[in-house]
Amino acid sequence: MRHYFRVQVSSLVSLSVGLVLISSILTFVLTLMFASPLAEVARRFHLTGHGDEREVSTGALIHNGDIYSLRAPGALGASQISQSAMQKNQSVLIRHPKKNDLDPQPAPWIRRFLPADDSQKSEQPQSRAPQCILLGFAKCGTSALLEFLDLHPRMVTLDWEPDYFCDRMYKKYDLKWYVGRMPPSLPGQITIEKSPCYIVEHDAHLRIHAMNSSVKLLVLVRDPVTRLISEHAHYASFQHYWGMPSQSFEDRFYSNKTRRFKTNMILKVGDYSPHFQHLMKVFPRDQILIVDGDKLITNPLSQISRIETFLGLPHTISREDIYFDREKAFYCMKNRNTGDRKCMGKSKGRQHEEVSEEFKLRLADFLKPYNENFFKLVGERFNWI
Ligand SMILES: Nc1ncnc2c1ncn2[C@@H]1O[C@H](COP(=O)(O)OS(=O)(=O)O)[C@@H](OP(=O)(O)O)[C@H]1O
Repeated sequence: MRHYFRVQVSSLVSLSVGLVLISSILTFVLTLMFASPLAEVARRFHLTGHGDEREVSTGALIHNGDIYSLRAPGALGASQISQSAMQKNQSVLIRHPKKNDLDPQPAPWIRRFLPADDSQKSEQPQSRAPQCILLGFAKCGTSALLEFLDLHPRMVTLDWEPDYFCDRMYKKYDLKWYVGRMPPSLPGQITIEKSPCYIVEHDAHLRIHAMNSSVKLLVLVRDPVTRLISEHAHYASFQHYWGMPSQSFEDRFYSNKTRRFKTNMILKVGDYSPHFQHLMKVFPRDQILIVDGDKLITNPLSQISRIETFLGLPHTISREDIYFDREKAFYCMKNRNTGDRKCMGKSKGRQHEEVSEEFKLRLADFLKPYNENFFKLVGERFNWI
């Protein structure tokens, strides 16, 4: 009997040793297959160890030399996302890295999670990757908004559109070029650039994400009818410049032949939803602030103050920094120390073509279902006709 028990115990022991051995070998093989190369890259992109799981699950990875933008949702650890994203094919190839690509400066709100490096300690002004980007939409007041934000001592803005993440530039230039174009800033200041092509070129969303998954995004929207009229004025001024015959607003967007609106022409930018739908797949909603372009015209401080809150900055810009210019018929900027005043140039605040109220209302009616869809998608309503 005793001998029988001894045999039973020893076979149980060998069975468990065998099981432990097999499971360790399996774990080792699985780790080698899935986790380790990507987890290594995740470490390089600061995706581990800072305890913010949402950050981790929206990172960018390099695997076998290619850059991937990661869209694995939910709270996952770095090695898990590597596996899960690759298995579910949720990562998206962005492009082969270029020679001078570099890790961008992390945004101030994630710096506390990261080990300090020498560049962050430096008090010298230097070019840094933007921690906030204004993605568009064109003709919604993007230039004026950036000029207003530049009044804030903690914001530094680029005064031209680099379009870096759009096809035209991204294929030519690397990240080092891009970062080098940014205006010098001090640690603690937020660099902001705007390029309206980013919102409508969906690959740009992924490329921005691959640069810095925690970048904060601003998107200006405006009543789509007014936006179209403004875009038409922009277009007409170029037609005039090139000596081309000009087309009226109605002819451009309505076909007298078919007696229908030219749907594609209107919806390309007139329907904001597809662009937000894609953007919100790539970035969490709370990383995106939708700015009201109509209110930016009538009450700029209302929108500036929302942006200050969104960026975690003190509410510094006030009535002392802006004034309503009767001649320009828009709010303009004022230097509170020197008293210098500055309005936007001639191409901002153009004379618009007279469009009949009846046509505007018909266009607004056509756009209504698209607007409703947009309000539902983003969970906000705007006061559009
Ligand atoms: N403060 C202030 N001053 C001047 N203009 C202002 C301002 N705030 C908003 N706007 C509106 O901005 C419109 C131009 O928008 P964008 O700068 O986004 O145009 S662009 O896409 O960069 O070409 C421009 O459109 P137009 O009126 O059609 O010229 C303005 O309506």
